[in-house]
Amino acid sequence: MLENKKIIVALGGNAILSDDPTAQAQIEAIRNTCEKLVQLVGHNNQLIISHGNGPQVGNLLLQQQLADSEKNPALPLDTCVAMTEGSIGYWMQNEMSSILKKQEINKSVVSLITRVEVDQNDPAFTHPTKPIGPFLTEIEVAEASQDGAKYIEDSGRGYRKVVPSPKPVGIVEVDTVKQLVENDVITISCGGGGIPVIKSDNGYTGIEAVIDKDFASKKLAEQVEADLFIILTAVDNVYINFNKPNQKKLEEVSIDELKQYIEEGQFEPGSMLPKIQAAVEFVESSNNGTAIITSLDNLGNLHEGAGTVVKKNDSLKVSNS
Ligand SMILES: Nc1ncnc2c1ncn2[C@@H]1O[C@H](COP(=O)(O)OP(=O)(O)O)[C@@H](O)[C@H]1O
Ligand SMILES: NC(=O)OP(=O)(O)O
Repeated sequence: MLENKKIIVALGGNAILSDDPTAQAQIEAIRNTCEKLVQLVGHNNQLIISHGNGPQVGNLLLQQQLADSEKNPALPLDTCVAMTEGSIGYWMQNEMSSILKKQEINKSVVSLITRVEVDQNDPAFTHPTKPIGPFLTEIEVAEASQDGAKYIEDSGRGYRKVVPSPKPVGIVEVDTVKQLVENDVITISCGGGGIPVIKSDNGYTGIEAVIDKDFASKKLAEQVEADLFIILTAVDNVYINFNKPNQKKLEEVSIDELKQYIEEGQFEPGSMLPKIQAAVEFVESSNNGTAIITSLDNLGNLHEGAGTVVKKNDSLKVSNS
């Protein structure tokens, strides 16, 4: 059982949506996720939840393009990120608070529109890499790319629009997140990677990009000094030689071992690589923190060592000896 831990859980796409993009289906997926996440509540744990928004923000951009551009002009990407952070956070807040009530757990839950500072000179602004929105066929891409956007083939699943994805420099609302968790409030923060902003004379200004939620969650985990950073995705474990006959499941793994696998090109840049990099960077920068990459269904088995558990090199040696 996990206890006395400050935990950040980053939720992947499968935890917040299915093939059906309706609001109702997304709410159902979130309800199912919250029913599992509630296992982490209590036992003196402090819980922070973050989530992705790649499919949702891409769909919202498409809706913007369909509107009359004069009477109802499209909103910029940073605002679309804020809108999806708001809508997903609202659904999650609603579902989580009903579950807490049903289980007679007296805790509040809040979703915080979180701004995340980025560097306007980040090379990502001239090299878009973050896939968003629906998967398209080659013919659909030929029509869609007339808008000047860039599309890439995404891990054999079809083509997707890509947008700039700068690295997070800092979480603007970090002090508020700390106050909330210290007051035992379950806090949803950095949804959709947070809203990308740059420092300006009067504070911050939005900039068009989508921050990777694994990197934003890692930055938040570092800044709140989390004990445990859990990245939930569709697989129970990370594999090397993934989907090949000689694939091997990674269970307890050191950061040095993972760095070696990164160098060998074992992880896909558009899917598993950012999770591995976020996990390695968090564990490396923290005093005693652990990162776990696993599935939602495995949450109840974490105390038995389920998932891919990333630790510092020396703490592995101690536990293995
Ligand atoms: N080496 C690997 N080990 C395990 N899964 C991998 C690996 N490489 C790619 N994947 C795939 O990457 C997926 C996670 O990436 P993605 O779906 O983009 O993340 P998210 O869950 O945050 O939406 C996994 O569900 C799996 O299908
Ligand atoms: N913002 C973000 O990283 O979203 P996805 O996890 O859905 O790609």
